[in-house]
Amino acid sequence: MKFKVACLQMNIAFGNPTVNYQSVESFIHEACQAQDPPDIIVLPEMWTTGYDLTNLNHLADKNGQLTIDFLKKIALKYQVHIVGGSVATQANEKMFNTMIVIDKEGNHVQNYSKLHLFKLMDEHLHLASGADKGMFTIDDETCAGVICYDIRFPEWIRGHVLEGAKAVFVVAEWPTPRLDHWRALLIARAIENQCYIIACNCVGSDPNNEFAGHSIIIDPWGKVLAEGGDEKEIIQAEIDLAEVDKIRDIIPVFSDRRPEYY
Ligand SMILES: O=C(O)CCC(=O)C(=O)O
Repeated sequence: MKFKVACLQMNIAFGNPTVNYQSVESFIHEACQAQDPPDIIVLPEMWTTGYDLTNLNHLADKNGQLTIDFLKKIALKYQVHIVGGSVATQANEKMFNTMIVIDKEGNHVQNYSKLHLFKLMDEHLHLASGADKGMFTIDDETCAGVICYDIRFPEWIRGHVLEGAKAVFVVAEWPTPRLDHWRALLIARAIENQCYIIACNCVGSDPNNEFAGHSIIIDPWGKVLAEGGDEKEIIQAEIDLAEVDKIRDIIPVFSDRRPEYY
């Protein structure tokens, strides 16, 4: 199956969900008014608040409900699937960094709370780690979602691919000083797993970080299909999941695995 995917590389207003909901609504409107509108829209990590971690007590979205309702309305209006980045959520007195996926019929498909918390940005001091995999289906195709630092754990993403994911969606607030890691890790994840990688980062800065942009869509051969710069923009490409099987026939990495030795 083919999908047109679009990453909305936004500049997140630090600690200001109201502004961010408005920006996302108008950004999605812009993407969907284009001549060639996307089938799937991807947002970045923590897009309602940014890394305003010390204020999560009043900023986090209770059970993600505000964001779920907001994205459902937009998905239905534009008939578009939304891999809704991630947002700070609160559940049972704990805070999480949670990806929300909504399909184009407005169904809430999946939540995934970030498993690997990033100590360099103090996530472990404010957030709890998730405990589930971010597997979901879009139009019956198996996909996976991971969040930012997760891409440094190849065994995590390999697990998703072994469970059938042909497209891995990555949402991030990846800082500029490690832009070269971002690109190298994502291209490696695509090549080693022979899958599509659709990675949405943000731009701009907060009091502690500058964010790298360079959202990127990579095919299962490791070829970059689209890549952003360091400004607010929409990047878009068509992915054809049949390509995954073709590449796996040429270099049969999955049937050549020797898991009994790993
Ligand atoms: O791994 C990195 O260098 C960046 C990770 C990160 O920014 C995050 O997980 O939020």
